[in-house]
Amino acid sequence: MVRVALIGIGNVAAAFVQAIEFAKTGKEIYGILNLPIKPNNIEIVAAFDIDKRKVGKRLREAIFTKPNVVDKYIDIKSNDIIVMRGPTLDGKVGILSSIIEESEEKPVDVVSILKREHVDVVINLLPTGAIKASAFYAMASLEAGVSFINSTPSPVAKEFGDKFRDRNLPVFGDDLLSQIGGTITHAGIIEFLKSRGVKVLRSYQIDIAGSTEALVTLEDWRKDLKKGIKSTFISSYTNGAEIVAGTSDYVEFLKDRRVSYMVIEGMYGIGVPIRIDISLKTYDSINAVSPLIDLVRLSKLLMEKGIGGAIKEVCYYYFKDPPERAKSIMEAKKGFELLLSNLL
Ligand SMILES: O=P(O)(O)OC[C@H]1O[C@@H](O)[C@H](O)[C@@H](O)[C@@H]1O
Repeated sequence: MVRVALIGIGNVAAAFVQAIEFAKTGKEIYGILNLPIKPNNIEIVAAFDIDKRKVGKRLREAIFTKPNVVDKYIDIKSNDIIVMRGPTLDGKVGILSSIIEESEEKPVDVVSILKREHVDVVINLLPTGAIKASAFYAMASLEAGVSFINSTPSPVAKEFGDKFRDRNLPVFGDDLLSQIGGTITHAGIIEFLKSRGVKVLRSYQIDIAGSTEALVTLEDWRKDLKKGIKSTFISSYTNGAEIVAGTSDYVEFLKDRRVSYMVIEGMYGIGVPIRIDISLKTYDSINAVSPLIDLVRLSKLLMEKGIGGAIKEVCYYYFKDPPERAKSIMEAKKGFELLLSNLL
C-alpha cells in the first residue's frame, strides 16, 4: 500500500479520490505507467483543508462540497476519513478570502498526523499563490519523513530539493502538467511542426474554465505567475518564437470544463505562411489524475530504494516548472524512460 495525504480538498482532490475508487473496480485508467505498485494499492489516509464547509466532513462528502465543481463519476464507499483543519497562512489571500469560508477550528499538528497515519506521500493541491502554506507542508513532510508532490506553481521542488535529497525523500514539482491539457498540446504541436521543418514564428493560447483556480487566476499577480510558467514551458521547446499562454477568463457555467484556444503561426517552403487554430476541450481536474497516480507510485518506489531529492527526469516529464528542463518533449520522455528502466 502507498499511504497518501491530500493538502487542499478542491477539484483535483475530488477527481483523485474518485479515480482511486475507480481503480478499485478494476476498470482501466488511461495513460498510467505499468509499475509494480498498482493504482488500487493507493490509499488516501489523511486530508487537510481550511474551509469550514469541508473541515470535519467525511472526505467522500467534502469533495462534492462548494466551491468544488467536479462531477460525481462514482460512488465512494470505502473511504471514511475526516477532513482535518490545516493551517491557513497565505491560503486565503486576495480573491480567495471571498471564496473560502474559513473554519474556526484550531489547526491540527500536521507533522504528528503525518507520522500517526504512516503517510508515505503528500500531494499538495493548494490554490495558486499559497506559497507560504505550500512551504509549510513541505517542511512538515520533511520532518515527518514523507515524500512530496507539488502540483501547484509554488517553488517547492526548486527550493526544497536539496533538503529532501539529504533525507532520501523524493520531491516532485513544480506545477503539474496535465495529461492532455493546453500546455502539453501546444508544445507538442509546435514540436511536430518543427520536426516537419516549419519555422514557428509566434503563438498564443487562452484558457477559459469555471473552477476556483480559473476564478483566482483573474487576479493579475496569479495570472502573471501562471502565464510566465506556461509561456516559458512552451518557449523552452521552440527556438525563439514569441509565445503567450495562460488562463484568460472564468466562466462559471463551464464548471470543471476547460477550453483552450491555440493559434500557431509560422512559415514553410519558400516562406509562405501557415496558421493552425486549435480548440481543446477537457475536464480540467480529471487531467491531473493519471499523472498523480504515476507520481504517487514513483515516489514510493524511489523511497524504497532510498533515492531522494527533486529527481530531474521525473520533474521535467510531469511538471511545467521543473528545477531543470529537457530540450524537447521527446528528450524529456527518453530521459524519463531511461530512469524508469534503471529503477525497475
Ligand atoms: O493543462 P495545463 O496547461 O497543463 O495546466 C494544468 C493546470 O495548471 C494549473 O496551474 C492550473 O491551476 C490548472 O487549473 C490548470 O488546468
